[in-house]
Amino acid sequence: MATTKTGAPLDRGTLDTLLRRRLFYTPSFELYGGVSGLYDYGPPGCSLQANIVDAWRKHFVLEEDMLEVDCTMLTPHEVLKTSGHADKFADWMCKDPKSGEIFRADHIVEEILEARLKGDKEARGEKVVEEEDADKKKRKKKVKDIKAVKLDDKVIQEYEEILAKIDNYNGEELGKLIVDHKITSPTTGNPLGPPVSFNLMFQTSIGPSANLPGYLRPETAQGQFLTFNKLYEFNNLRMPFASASIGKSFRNEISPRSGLLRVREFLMAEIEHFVDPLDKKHARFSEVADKVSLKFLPRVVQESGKTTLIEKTIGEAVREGMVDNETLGYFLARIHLFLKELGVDQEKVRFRQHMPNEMAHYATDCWDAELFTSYGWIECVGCADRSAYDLTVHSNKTGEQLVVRETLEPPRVWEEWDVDVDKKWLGPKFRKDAKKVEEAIARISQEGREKLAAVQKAGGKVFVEVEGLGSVELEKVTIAKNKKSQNVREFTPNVIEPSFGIGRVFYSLIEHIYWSRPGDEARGVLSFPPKIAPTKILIVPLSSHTDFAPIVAALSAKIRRAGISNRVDNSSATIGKRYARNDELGTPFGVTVDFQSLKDGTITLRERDGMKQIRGTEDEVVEVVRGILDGDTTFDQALAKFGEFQGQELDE
Ligand SMILES: Nc1ncnc2c1ncn2[C@@H]1O[C@H](COP(=O)(O)OP(=O)(O)OP(=O)(O)O)[C@@H](O)[C@H]1O
Repeated sequence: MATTKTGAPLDRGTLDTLLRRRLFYTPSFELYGGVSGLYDYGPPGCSLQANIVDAWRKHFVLEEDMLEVDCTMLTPHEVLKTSGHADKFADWMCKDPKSGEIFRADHIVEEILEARLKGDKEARGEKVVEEEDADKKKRKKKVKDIKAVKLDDKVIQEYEEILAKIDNYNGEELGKLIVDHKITSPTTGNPLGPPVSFNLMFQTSIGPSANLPGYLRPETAQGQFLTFNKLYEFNNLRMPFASASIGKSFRNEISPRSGLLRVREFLMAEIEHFVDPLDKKHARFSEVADKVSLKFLPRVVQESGKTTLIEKTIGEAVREGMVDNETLGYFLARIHLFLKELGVDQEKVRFRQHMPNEMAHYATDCWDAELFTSYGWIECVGCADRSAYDLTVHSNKTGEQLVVRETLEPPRVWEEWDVDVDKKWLGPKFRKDAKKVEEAIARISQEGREKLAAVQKAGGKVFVEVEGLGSVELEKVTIAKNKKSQNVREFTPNVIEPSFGIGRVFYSLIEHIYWSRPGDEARGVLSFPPKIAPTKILIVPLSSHTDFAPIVAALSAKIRRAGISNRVDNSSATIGKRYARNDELGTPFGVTVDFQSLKDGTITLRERDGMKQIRGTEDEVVEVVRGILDGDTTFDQALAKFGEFQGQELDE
């Protein structure tokens, strides 16, 4: 069960109401009844999103010297056909043939088995906490399957094992689970049809004629792969390097649900780190190896049907081979540090390794950073080793080499057996089959060539097996061991890809930092770290007297000039109510302008979470806030310096 920092159960209904009331985000096209999976962000939502993106850009693009690109969202069919998305970027859906209602196959299995386990708990008299979920609530009115029925211990174990591996089943296996466990439509109770594959890309056509079919991109990655050569050149032909991109992606999800967590249009921030496949070390790995500990849920643990987390440093995890290589490990650690910087609750983060079936068609290893929310563990960042897959397929399709050429110093030197057949003999002898014979010779291994050389040296005849011709004698052939050297090594880089869904991070973060003041559950607080908070300062004039207006306007401008966002609340509500409103917006600081301000120019600064205040000149207060935003000081240090101010009755 998700709880807040005070230990109280997280009331998702109240939080949802708060987020809508304060216009963090709202369903799109609501006047027309809305469209599932589409949301608009309001002013605080836009600021929060911009601050998360800004932190991401600083943490990754600037800190790691990445090459940022902004590629188009409209993508021609051919590109996504080559990448494999046109054929394989799909989920399994099944249909209630009578009502026509469509379900995502893994979700329906998950939902029903979870409901049965809950029913079992109820039947045993255990307390069951129901999370509020608008989609499920709608269905629940009619759900036929969910009853308080005791289950056999063996069945419970089986259900738990299926749920632990739910992401690992293919369509056929999901179909079998649906039949074996008598899973029917939760709305009508009708049997469901077998799972069929549904491609998640939105199709369109580019230009007025239908000649150029395309899609809205499902990820930003492909644009980055296609600019690889230009970026490699831009980087002065140095490896390894990373590109990065922030932009919208689109997926026609079968059943959008859980608010911002599964939507049809979302902001992604993706990194493609290009690395030598023979050397996946990372130059900065030592900076995190012993300092960053992560909670891992590796594949082996999941295979045993468990969810026990293993905590260790990233250095240990890579040394033991649990995480495949340093570069992947380095990025897992950097993702962890980024989430920490945003204010994500450290007790609610885990890194889960993908099961083999679950991995995307291009990936060789993949770890997800998952955040715990009232919807369960949610994948917010995927970190995959995409190997050389994408560059190879695009290179094969276009004929353009997407490779790195590395000068070898000193050159690589080795010896190799060569088989040289006399072309003047080969051509006339085999005519149209000459090429076949040549290819068969080329396929002879080094070991095979050495054996043939020995046969020839002993005066024997040399033969090669040719498809369709059988054993062919090579009458005119020279077999010799020659010295070789190579000055340039050519290889297709591998790609390590950390991929962030900004909306999922945005929502999960909000759940982690939301709480209500004890004794006043209706009064929500969003404790964003100051750097991430949508607005930094609320300016509250204590009186509506006209003398206050010019001072407040000048103060607001001064704070703005210092690069600190602020809003003035000169409404007639009590000061306590005005602060409460801003607690909901997560504004970390409140500044009051009172009658004393008119006399001596001092103002008060209130910190949102502890509600303590200090008093100082305008410049002093601005400096304190700037110091906190830059990470140079804390509010507690300011309290120690200025002393706590208790002069005002704040009616809180
Ligand atoms: N429908 C969606 N709505 C919001 N964010 C999404 C959605 N699909 C993916 N993301 C985000 O994009 C990131 C990278 O996408 P990726 O392809 O790895 O997701 P995925 O494995 O397909 O996600 P899921 O299994 O939850 O559908 C995810 O970690 C997630 O944060």
